[in-house]
Amino acid sequence: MTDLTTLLEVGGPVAALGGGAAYTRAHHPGVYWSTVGLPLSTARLLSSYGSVMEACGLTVAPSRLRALAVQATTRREVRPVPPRRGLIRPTSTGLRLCLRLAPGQEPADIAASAERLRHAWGVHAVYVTTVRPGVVELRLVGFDVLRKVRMPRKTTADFLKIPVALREDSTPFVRDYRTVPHGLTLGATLSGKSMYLRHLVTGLARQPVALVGIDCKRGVELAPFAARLSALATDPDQAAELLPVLIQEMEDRYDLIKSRQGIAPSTPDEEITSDIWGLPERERPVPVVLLVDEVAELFLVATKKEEERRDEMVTQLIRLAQLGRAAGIYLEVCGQRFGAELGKGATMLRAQLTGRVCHRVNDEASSKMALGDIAPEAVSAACAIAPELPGLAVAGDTSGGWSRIRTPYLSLADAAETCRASAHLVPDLPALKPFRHDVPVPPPVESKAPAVRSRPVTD
Ligand SMILES: Nc1ncnc2c1ncn2[C@@H]1O[C@H](COP(=O)(O)OP(=O)(O)OP(=O)(O)O)[C@@H](O)[C@H]1O
Repeated sequence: MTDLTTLLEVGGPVAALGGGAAYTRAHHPGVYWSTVGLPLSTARLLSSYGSVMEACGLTVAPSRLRALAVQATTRREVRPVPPRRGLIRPTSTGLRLCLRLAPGQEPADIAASAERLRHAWGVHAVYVTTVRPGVVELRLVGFDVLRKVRMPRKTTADFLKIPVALREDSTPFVRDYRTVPHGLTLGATLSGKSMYLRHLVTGLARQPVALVGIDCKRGVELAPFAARLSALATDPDQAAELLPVLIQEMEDRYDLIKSRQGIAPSTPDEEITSDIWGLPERERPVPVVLLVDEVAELFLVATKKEEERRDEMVTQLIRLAQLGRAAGIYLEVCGQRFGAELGKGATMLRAQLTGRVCHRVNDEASSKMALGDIAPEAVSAACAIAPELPGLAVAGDTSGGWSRIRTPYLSLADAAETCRASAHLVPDLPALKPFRHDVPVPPPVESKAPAVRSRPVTD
């Protein structure tokens, strides 16, 4: 006899059936096929809502007033009360509905029953998020959206907010530099790090942002985007020249902020709490995003002289990570591993990189480097990523939250073309000119979609 529990196991046959099970609203209004082959319709959810909630232990005893009213008006038995349900809204991947928690319930109670709800309604997954105190949103996803990633149609990039991937609950994963200034992306070879970086570069390329690259793999990953990069270093020697220029740029920006605030130039940088976003728009320097691909190459040394250079570069990176945010300088560091074995300062630099994305890794130690200080469950989730799904990753932040994400496919040719087409947006930063690669670029064409403009910031 078939073991039904095994059939419904997440990541087992269910996940395998997930691809291609998508049903769109146009095909069948309000009906979505789950991966176990049962149609989940609004009507079915409506009719089974009360009994499913009761069976999953999500009901509470009715208030005395309600019990009296029921007894007085009907002869029915007084039933326990489920959380009050809001409107059921269909999405391209399933259904959404809000629940008002019954007195005595907390979001964790609903989240703890998510697996039971998933089976009761026969859907691929149920996600619970808190909307506001007392209200949670249930997101029922009918199939494995990470098998064949399609970003939601309404997803658009905002200034310094780049939707790079899709979360498993079918919401976009947005790399937001204003909220999480520095990020670390780890993954074994062929795990999809470059694809992640490709999406970041193409997203930022259309915005008034300076992109600076350090790619010590001789530039094989970032050189195709050279037309849009303000500076590119392709070996540790060039990186050693580029980093002091960025430090100088950061210090100049601090001086600019100080001069606007009327603070004496001798005030130590660390004591200035404001940032470039407080400057008037016409005086505000453009943000700089420093992309470092294969960070271990910067740390590797063979001779004593190289060791000194390495220590200097690590210190400079740590300074950029510590002070860069206020000056509008953000770090995006990628690598296969990032542990103490890389040398002095490695763990200190890692601690400064708040945003964490961990692709498939070869051992648990590597995923611990990325996610160990975020959540132990995230480490196990990263270790379970299969090689057949490149681009799949676990993304976390230091608030302890994490989710599985996957980038959509984007060819290198398309990404390079986007960079060439937006080459005219390279900001004027004279200090970085010596590091700019000469790439013949076509004249700017009138784009229908205007580039995202920097907006005055009010927060
Ligand atoms: N989201 C994705 N969907 C489909 N294919 C992907 C995805 N991400 C990556 N790939 C494919 O997987 C392969 C490896 O991806 P990628 O080059 O990004 O890995 P990497 O981690 O940068 O590897 P390396 O460190 O060796 O450069 C490529 O052929 C790429 O096209």
